[in-house]
Amino acid sequence: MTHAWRIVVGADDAGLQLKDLIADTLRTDGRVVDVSDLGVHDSEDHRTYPDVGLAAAEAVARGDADRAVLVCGTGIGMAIAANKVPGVRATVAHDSYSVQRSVLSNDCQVLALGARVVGPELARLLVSEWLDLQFDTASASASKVAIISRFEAGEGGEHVHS
Ligand SMILES: O=C(CO)[C@H](O)COP(=O)(O)O
Repeated sequence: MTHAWRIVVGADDAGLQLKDLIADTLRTDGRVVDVSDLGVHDSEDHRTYPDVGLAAAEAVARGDADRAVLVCGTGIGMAIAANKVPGVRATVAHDSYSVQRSVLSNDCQVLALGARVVGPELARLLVSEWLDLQFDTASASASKVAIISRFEAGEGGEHVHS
């Protein structure tokens, strides 16, 4: 399958170095047509993980980017922030299987990484694997993701009494 991903990247001060490494890697990846770096850009830039994570997730929700890679100390704060933006599904994942399932089971558009948890080479490998993954809207997972989307849209549904 060929890809032409538009990726937004972002980090707080804890994630700056790893985010820059991933952004450089993405810029030379043939599967990526655009990398938009929302910062932080240097050690003088003290924007927080919610500031950057929400802005990146909004870019995905607007359709300005297909996906986001967000980096903070653990990845957790970035994932929590991104998940607050309607239509966005974000996860922390530091192993291949979780990265794979975040797309194939959960249709996550946002991968959050912890710069204080994962090494740079594993992070680059995980992002590379992630670029080859695409959610199958005809898969058995689609109806489960749709329950979440309906709940988010205020439509309620079959989650209520299980
Ligand atoms: O990892 C972070 C949030 O999940 C962030 O990089 C550090 O947050 P802090 O411990 O609140 O400074």
